[in-house]
Amino acid sequence: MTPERPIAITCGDPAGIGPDLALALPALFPEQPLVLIGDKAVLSQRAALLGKTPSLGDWQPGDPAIRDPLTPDFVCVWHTPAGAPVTAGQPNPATGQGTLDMLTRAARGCLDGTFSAMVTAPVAKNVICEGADPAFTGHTEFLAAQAAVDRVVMMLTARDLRVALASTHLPLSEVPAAITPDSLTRTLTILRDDLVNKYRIAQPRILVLGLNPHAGEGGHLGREELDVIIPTLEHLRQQGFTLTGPVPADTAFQPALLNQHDAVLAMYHDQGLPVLKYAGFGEAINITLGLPFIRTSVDHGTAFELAGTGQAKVGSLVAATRLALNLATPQDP
Ligand SMILES: NC(=O)c1ccc[n+]([C@@H]2O[C@H](COP(=O)([O-])OP(=O)(O)OC[C@H]3O[C@@H](n4cnc5c(N)ncnc54)[C@H](O)[C@@H]3O)[C@@H](O)[C@H]2O)c1
Ligand SMILES: N[C@H](C(=O)O)[C@H](O)COP(=O)(O)O
Repeated sequence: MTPERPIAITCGDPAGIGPDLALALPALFPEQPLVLIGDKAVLSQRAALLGKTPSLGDWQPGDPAIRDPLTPDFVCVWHTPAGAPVTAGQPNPATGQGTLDMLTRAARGCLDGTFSAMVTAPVAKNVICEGADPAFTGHTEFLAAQAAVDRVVMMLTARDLRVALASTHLPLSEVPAAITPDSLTRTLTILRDDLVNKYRIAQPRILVLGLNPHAGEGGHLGREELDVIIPTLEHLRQQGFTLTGPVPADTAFQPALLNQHDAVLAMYHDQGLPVLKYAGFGEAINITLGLPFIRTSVDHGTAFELAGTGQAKVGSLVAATRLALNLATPQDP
């Protein structure tokens, strides 16, 4: 089975490992309609560095992207200029706008029905901040703005472990103020709904972490649990949510608790993601919940030092692409 419309693969920062990994995909999914969004010259140079000789074909919206499985080296590319010369491994802020152009094309294409889903290779947030948009904090927030939704949820998955975040790319000092009854309610609603709709879990069981050490120790180590998290969870339980917590984060990631839950909600980025990446770095998937389209991504960054060396591992991008294809392909009832 294939999705009805192509899947967009954004190639990420042109100096990072994104082009290397994106070039590997079409041969790994020879019968799937994948379209790489990136700079053709960059892809061509990177292929040469890697000793590959793909056939890069120009693709435009409206063109078919179904490829002949007998020519797996054929790659559909929607040429999107990097905007400046690119050297593998040397980030250049002058390419920041070109990278945003890729993301914009993919997002708009998902919104207008050109694409069935988008899969993103890594970008360097600082390169985009310095060269194009100082307010850029990540794909997650950028795509929410493109789709005009004011809340989305970042979730990373590694095998059976799913870790969602109540706040995303925020300085740690701003996290407590970002955890409000409203934000927590909307995050848990998106998480619950997408576990039902995307993961087909009828009654999702969510394990919610506290913000403070020992989940606040009854107010002696912070009051956010008492003032915000506990009342919000209680309110949502009355509406039918199945929630445990807030539990202390340090002891939450143990089989006895994880086996009884379908997802963990961490309060902030570095509370949840180190555990998830320890469990599955290189094979894990980042998915944005709450968007009006499917977006999956890798679990790693631009790894500039590996660009063009042939040492970058493609496992996470393959897993992200497989999930996007599964979600975008009509399923039997
Ligand atoms: N999906 C994304 O767009 C995304 C995700 C995380 C970080 N980033 C960005 O990436 C940049 C670099 O971040 P970082 O150094 O913290 O993380 P990183 O993931 O780029 O690198 C961390 C370590 O993992 C290794 N590594 C990463 N990907 C690998 C792969 N596919 N195969 C083999 N080894 C791999 C690197 O060599 C490095 O040792 C930052 O600017 C950050 O914003 C982007
Ligand atoms: N928080 C992600 C991670 O640690 O893997 C990463 O920064 C990517 O986030 P976006 O998908 O929002 O760019």
